[in-house]
Amino acid sequence: MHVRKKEKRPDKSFARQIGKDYLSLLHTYLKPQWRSALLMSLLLLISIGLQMVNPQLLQMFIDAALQGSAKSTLVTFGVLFVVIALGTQGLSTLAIYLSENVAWTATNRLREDLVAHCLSLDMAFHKDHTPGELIQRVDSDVDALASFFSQAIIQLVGNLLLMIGMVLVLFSKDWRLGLMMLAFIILAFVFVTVVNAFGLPRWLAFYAKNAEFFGQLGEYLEGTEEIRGNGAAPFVMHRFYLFLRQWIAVSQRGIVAVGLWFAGTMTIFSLGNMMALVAGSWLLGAHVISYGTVLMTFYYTNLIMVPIGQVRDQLQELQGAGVAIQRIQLLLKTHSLRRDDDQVRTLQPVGGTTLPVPGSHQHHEPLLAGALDVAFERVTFGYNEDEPVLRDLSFHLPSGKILGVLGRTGSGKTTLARLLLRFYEIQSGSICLNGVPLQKIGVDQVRQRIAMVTQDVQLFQGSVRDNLTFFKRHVSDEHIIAVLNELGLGRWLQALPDGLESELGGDGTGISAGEAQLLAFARVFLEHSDLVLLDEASSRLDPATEQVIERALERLLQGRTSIIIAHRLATVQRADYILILRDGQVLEFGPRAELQANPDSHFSHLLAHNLQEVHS
Ligand SMILES: Nc1ncnc2c1ncn2[C@@H]1O[C@H](COP(=O)(O)OP(=O)(O)OP(=O)(O)O)[C@@H](O)[C@H]1O
Repeated sequence: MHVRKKEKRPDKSFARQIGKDYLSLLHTYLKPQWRSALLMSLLLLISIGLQMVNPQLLQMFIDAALQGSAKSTLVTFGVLFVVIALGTQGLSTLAIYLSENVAWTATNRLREDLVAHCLSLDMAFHKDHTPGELIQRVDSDVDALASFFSQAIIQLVGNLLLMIGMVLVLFSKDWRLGLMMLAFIILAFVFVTVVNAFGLPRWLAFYAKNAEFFGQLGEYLEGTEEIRGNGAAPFVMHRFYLFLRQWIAVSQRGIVAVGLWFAGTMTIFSLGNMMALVAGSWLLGAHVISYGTVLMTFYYTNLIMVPIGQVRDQLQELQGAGVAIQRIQLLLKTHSLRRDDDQVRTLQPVGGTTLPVPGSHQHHEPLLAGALDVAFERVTFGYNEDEPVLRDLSFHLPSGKILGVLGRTGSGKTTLARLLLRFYEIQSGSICLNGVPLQKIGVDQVRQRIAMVTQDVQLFQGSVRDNLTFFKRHVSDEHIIAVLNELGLGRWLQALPDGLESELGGDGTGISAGEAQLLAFARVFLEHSDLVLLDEASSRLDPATEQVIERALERLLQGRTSIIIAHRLATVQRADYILILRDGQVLEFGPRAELQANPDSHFSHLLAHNLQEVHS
């Protein structure tokens, strides 16, 4: 039995993997740009290190001025101060430029790999995960990793080194100053840790709720027409109201956590300044240190606010990134449940990352060119393992023939087509094309050879041409125009401002449902597929358009095998064979002419009573 595995929630053992996963992601995505990454790291470290120099120059300048040193010495200190300040800024700007490049290149490749991976997963996966959720994974989760592909780790290390450096410099001036700085840093970190422990979960909950809101909103907006048309607006508003009620509480907690953080930070840093001034003035009074050293100490306590803040942010981001890494890895490790014979699930780098490529090392059997012969042999399948939708289904459709599939709503007609395209994996039995089981053919070949027109036509944001050819540039304009003319869309095309290059909205704006369906037919006409599946494909067409389609179909189906799924008897008049399904089982199968001639057949019963649907 082949059961779809549910994606597991992150567990502890998985969390332990994060470090390893993170390093593996870094390795995979930074390796191709290691030169830029290395240069960026050097620049960052130098710019961080340079921050230590200027306070010391300031100290020398003040002490030299108080001791009445030569003007030229003071000017030298001044010039050096300006040069180093500018140099630090210049280097960090360059480092930021490089790190943005490195981060964008790495995250874009990761996004590409994730999208490719999602597209390779079965329909069952896509039914379980809303588009909003996948967008969150592919975009926001990857965003959360952006700085970790570039500067975050280097900055973290650099900032820690900076703090150690400052403490050492102050120890070298006087051990009490060093101790004071050390105490301040420890205090600041304890504070950061406590506030993080309090604030982070609240902040993350706030963040998660925001994402959930946009996921829901996206779905409602997508379904605006249906929601309004069915009077479901109050229901949707009620759900929003319930959601907002929860959201407000979560937001308040999140915002209070952030507010506490800012107030606390200000307090702790003021405390640092105070400690520096008290210790400095005391040691100055005792003639242990100079004025310059007091100022330098004060400068350092101010300067150290930035690295402590950054280290806090980076640790916090690291936690966020940990969650993102977990989720990205979970997604990458979600395998397609397609089962290829003797398939060992192998991991193979795709575009950079390690992605599962089902059956990638397996030899697939080539299919002979030409119309396909289709055979179902005792096929059982259910979307849930224990609720079979198709049961023990067997039939044989010789190549080049047309099969009309009839059956009540929910009898499994669409499911049958989905199985042929291997959107789902059957639980038992076999489906063969030209006598070769689907598992041995390979999903790419299967989908190349089979074309399907469904009830729901999906158009994409893009030109008419791209929508028809799926971005294949080699299809000639003449060919596309001829097909559109044949489908009666010639006038529609002429009315478009830029002909084939006119843009279509992804949501099908500016085009009627019938026209969209005709475009879907045109797609199939432009493909050279050997098995055509038409699923209620003419349901949205008016009788006149349907006639155009009928004539066009005559030509389209020539030399191909076809399966026409229909509620209406008229739709299957051209069929050579008829399959009637009831509750996922074959109620009747045979040559149409024979069934029609047999007064006892279900088909002839339907014809005699001119039933639109099979009420058997
Ligand atoms: N993605 C899915 N997940 C779970 N169950 C599903 C899914 N798609 C369909 N089903 C169920 O499988 C059964 C068969 O559905 P199918 O769409 O194949 O029927 P159909 O004969 O094509 O119906 P219709 O004529 O209404 O299109 C139905 O009971 C349906 O509820």
